[in-house]
Amino acid sequence: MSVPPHDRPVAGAPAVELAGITKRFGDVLANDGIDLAVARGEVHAVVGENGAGKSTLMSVLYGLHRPDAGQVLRAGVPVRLRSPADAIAHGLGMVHQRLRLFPGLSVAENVVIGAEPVRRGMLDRAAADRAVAGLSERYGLDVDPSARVGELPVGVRQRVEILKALYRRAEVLILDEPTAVLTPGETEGLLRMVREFAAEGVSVLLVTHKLEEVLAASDRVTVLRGGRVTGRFDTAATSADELVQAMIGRSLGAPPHGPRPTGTPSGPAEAMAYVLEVRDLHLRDQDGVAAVAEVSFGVRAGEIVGLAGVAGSGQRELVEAVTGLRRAGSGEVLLEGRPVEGGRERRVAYVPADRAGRATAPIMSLADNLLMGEQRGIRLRPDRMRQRAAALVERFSIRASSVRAPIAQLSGGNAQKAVLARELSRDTPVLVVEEPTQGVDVGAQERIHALLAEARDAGRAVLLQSSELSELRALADRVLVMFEGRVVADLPVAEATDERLGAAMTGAARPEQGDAEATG
Ligand SMILES: Nc1ncnc2c1ncn2[C@@H]1O[C@H](COP(=O)(O)OP(=O)(O)OP(=O)(O)O)[C@@H](O)[C@H]1O
Repeated sequence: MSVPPHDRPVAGAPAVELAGITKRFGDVLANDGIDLAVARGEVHAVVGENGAGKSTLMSVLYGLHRPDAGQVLRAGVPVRLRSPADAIAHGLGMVHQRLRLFPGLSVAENVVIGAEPVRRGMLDRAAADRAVAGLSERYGLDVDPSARVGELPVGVRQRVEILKALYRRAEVLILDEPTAVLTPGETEGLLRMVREFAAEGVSVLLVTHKLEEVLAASDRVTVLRGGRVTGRFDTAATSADELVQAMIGRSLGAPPHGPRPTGTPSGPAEAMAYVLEVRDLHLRDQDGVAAVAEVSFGVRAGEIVGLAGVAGSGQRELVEAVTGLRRAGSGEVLLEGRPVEGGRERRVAYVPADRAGRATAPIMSLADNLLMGEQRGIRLRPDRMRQRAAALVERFSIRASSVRAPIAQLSGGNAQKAVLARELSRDTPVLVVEEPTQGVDVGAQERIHALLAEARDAGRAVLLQSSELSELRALADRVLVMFEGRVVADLPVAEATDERLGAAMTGAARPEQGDAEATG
């Protein structure tokens, strides 16, 4: 892939510079005269609350959006980016949150696709393998070129995407919320790699909501708010609190919630029956492989039970059985003593991890999405429905140009808040939530945690799946850990340390019961 001829690089200029970028969507000013420069070998974090304009800015840089004003400079030279192909030709690479790989192809095939080494008119597999192995070695990525992508854990797949960019000689790497889908161990590995890229002269733009990652891995930080830059910091000289101030205009309060000090349901709840009860559940996946085996537990009213485990340990299938999306192979799921109904169980409010796919109707308006399911039975008057939608928008601080705008136009975090608003306001005995704060800003995280605690205090039984151990510790009364389809630990929150959870998640700790809570 040859770089088109352009003016000569300017010595000492930033590797990449966004100058005065303005981008408007209808009435929304998503980027308002943003300046941002990244030096060679610098890790530059971009943070800001949901809807601040981060994705828009990165899309401009990657040729996905044309700015209304402003320009992009590479090594001091203005470049025209009309498409990702232009961006790649100018040494830019982007790893999206949703990975775009072919599961049936090998790592090497995925990496070279569209830019294959050719020998006698055919893909030169050996050369592809060599190139991938070389890059993998150079940047410490540890990926087997011949492995089939579909069989790799998500953390390794993400490295394949990074390899793809590096293979196309990316000198500037844009990582859009790269750790959202990773386990704590994978996150640590990724951040180490990011530092490695910088040491090799690659510039990295890191978009994230996780300030501890910003502090651990970046050199500088740009904060966006309402489409404008509200802060520029040297990471070494700033703090999480200072960043939060610039992001949301205030500090985070002391947690208004938290688990009960003992970590167990208080008082009479102890004697109360389970609202949600799973008895000796066995489930098989599409290929007939056991996905869940011998799982038994219960959740009482006024209790949050956390569900931990590395991705693919059976949590998703278990949640599907509880929400009625999947039929039990054997065993039982009981809601207030009666079996769960198939289809979509009405006694369970459900916030799925896959928001776009499962939780929203993208072309419908924000209002329709907020009220989806409520129209059932009584016919609400349109003005009342609009009022109700507006009240939810207010209560959950959802940023949108209008409740009539299609939900697909909302930023990722705001769409997530909309799903939470809808499900939390349903009056069901059981609430099942997957990854509630994935992709949401720190202010909204605080709010969502308070709302989940409120749901618990109102007497709902809450099952909370999260890959953030700190989130489970902040909210859950007990944490169940799944490994290879089984519950291998059931710990009161006071005993759920990183070490014990980590050991259980990787299968290092064999079945273990804290306060023997399992039923059946
Ligand atoms: N295609 C679009 N059409 C209309 N409005 C859009 C479009 N894309 C983004 N917006 C709006 O532009 C603003 C900035 O959105 P953007 O996705 O850049 O925010 P963000 O900082 O990446 O947020 P998040 O952290 O939630 O992902 C938001 O108000 C959003 O609703």
